[in-house]
Amino acid sequence: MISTHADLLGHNCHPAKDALSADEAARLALLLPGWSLEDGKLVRTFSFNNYYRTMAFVNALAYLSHAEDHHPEMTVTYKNCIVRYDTHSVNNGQGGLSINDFICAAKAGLLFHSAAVKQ
Ligand SMILES: C[C@H](O)[C@H](O)[C@H]1CNC2=NC(N)=NC(=O)C2=N1
Repeated sequence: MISTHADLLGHNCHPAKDALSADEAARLALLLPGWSLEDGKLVRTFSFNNYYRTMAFVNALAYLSHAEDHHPEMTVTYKNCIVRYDTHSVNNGQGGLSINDFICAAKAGLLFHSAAVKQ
């Protein structure tokens, strides 16, 4: 049972077949400040001072995505990176939310907060 943010950070992604119920997704979203459920995806906008810092985050998140084999949609602008997580493989391939989305969202937030220089 995952009940804290630290629990999410302590997990890794595994190939997902099971979608989360709406209630379970809403409960887990409460563990992730800054993230919200929008159109069936877990979404957060990360903001930066300039394009270089935005792109550094994008690259760090790409590294995490490869390591976890779970890949968000990223919309990149000069000072923002909108990150959207969902899982294609659940609901018989129709897509939905899995625990992997919440694990990666927690780790993406940690990447953002680990910057020594303020964004
Ligand atoms: C086998 C491997 O786990 C799958 O192909 C992964 C790769 N990355 C993925 N990323 C996302 N966001 N959803 C997926 O369902 C997904 N599937």
